[in-house]
Amino acid sequence: MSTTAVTHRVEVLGTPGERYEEILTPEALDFLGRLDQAFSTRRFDLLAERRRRAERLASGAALDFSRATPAVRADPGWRVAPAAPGLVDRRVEITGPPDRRMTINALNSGACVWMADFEDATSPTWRNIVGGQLNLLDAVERRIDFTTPEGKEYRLGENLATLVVRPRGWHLVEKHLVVDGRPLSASLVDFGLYFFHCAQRQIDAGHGPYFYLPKLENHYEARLWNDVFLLAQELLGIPRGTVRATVLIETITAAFEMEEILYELREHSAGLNAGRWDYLFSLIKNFAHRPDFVLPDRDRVTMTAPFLRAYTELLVRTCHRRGAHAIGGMAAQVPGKDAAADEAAFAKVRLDKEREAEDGFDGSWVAHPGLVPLCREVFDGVLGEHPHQVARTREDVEVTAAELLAVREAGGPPTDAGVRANIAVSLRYFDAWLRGQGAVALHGLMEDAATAEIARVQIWQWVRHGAVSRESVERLLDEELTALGAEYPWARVEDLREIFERTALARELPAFFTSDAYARHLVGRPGTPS
Ligand SMILES: CC(=O)SCCNC(=O)CCNC(=O)[C@H](O)C(C)(C)COP(=O)(O)OP(=O)(O)OC[C@H]1O[C@@H](n2cnc3c(N)ncnc32)[C@H](O)[C@@H]1OP(=O)(O)O
Ligand SMILES: O=CC(=O)O
Ligand SMILES: [Mg+2]
Repeated sequence: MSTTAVTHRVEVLGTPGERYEEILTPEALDFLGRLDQAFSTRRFDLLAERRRRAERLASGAALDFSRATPAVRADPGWRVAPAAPGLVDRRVEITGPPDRRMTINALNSGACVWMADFEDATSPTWRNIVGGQLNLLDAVERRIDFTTPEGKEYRLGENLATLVVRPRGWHLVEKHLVVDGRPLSASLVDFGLYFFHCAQRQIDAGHGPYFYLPKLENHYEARLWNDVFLLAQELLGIPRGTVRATVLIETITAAFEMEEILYELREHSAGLNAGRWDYLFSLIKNFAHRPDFVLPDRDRVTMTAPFLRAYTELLVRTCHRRGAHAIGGMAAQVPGKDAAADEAAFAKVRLDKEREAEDGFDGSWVAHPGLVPLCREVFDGVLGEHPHQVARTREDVEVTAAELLAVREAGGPPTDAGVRANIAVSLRYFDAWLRGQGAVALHGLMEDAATAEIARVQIWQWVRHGAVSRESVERLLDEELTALGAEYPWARVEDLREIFERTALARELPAFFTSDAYARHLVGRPGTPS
């Protein structure tokens, strides 16, 4: 790594690239420095509290709705801010990394919203992070284009999806931007660079600076985001309350604080999303020591399982009670090149979206442009001319802590095929991620950081509880690594083995594979994509 610039107190350690200076301006770095100065201590404290809570759960503490905040839940009088321009009708939302071609395709896809993802779908190489910000800036300026080596041209059309940006989670750092040698919070970097360059431009274009907030674990983390928004708006002279943020409820602890999270962000809230994949990951991880939380093969855990249904029902109920949108999650199936397989995939996605629309969700996510018409058709069937169904308050729903945690009922031992599939998916995803690709289609399913986390954490849990032996996993690991190396001779097989062993077979279960693999394998090593 070389030092390319020192401004204010933020130092740039990443390799310079074409047009990077348009993003890493002295003023933008100064803005990041101010956010860091104001919030880094609170972030550290909250991360420490995450660790303490995980330890409490691991030693058998119960998880329940908070006894400290009954007034927030009981008070029927508060509502979140009204839906902002471009976020009133959200029946179809497409997600994906802010890669240049995909940025254009997503904005043109016919979806209402595009979630530009620096989190689960992005491998956080320096090039992806700064390049992604450049693509967003060009998109907001409506000057983005792209031509393939074969001459296929991409341009923006007339009707574009509303842009919503998902910064990386609070647990991650950006090693290429440092203050006194300490890396900045990746959340503040992704949020801050986009906000600095695009907030006013989005307002001028009739929208605003909109965000999705990932992996929150409690309402104090929502309060931190709210304070970030307040300061960012103040520093740039943007009216208070212009930001809108949709929080992903994708940790088991956040599921117990949905009301409190909406309350903290009420001035800036655009609702909640059911981030089902990280939710499952979080559930397995937090209760990995409990035999009654052992889940079967990944493909046997569907959203109709009662404990997952309880989570989505509670999410709709909570949002609509507070005048907020409830957005559904990602069905993993993506279309490919096999017509019969596609037909089966479309049927599964349709069932998933129908359940969501009937349950009261106001829209849902798709991972691929080919699924936009299907999702739209399903939600049209329920919403008709109405932009959403927030008025359906679902007062019939009552969910208890026990129902959210009733995983036992989904139980059953893993099969040999399920164990092998998790090992293969983990390795193939790690391989793509190390090459700078944060989402891939494997066997017709979208795999990203969240689904890979499930795959590796299930292996840890199954070994821990004797559902599969460590020796069997090691044998399958050797076989899958050999197969992968034969298919992709360039694969960094020993790095993949190390990531897998450290995150799926270690004595203590690491909280995220991304944090460890980022520092050890993704950045700052010769041969890694910079
Ligand atoms: C758990 C969660 O957090 S879910 C949210 C995070 N995950 C994601 O966002 C994943 C988003 N999806 C993707 O990244 C992609 O769909 C993948 C990687 C799964 C598959 O991508 P590909 O292998 O390129 O699919 P495929 O070859 O079928 O693509 C066909 C076309 O659609 C485009 N496309 C595919 N997915 C997307 C997308 N999500 N956004 C925009 N364009 C897309 C491709 O760029 C390609 O365009 P082209 O014909 O102009 O070249
Ligand atoms: O981010 C979404 C998820 O399902 O995880
Ligand atoms: Mg997620």
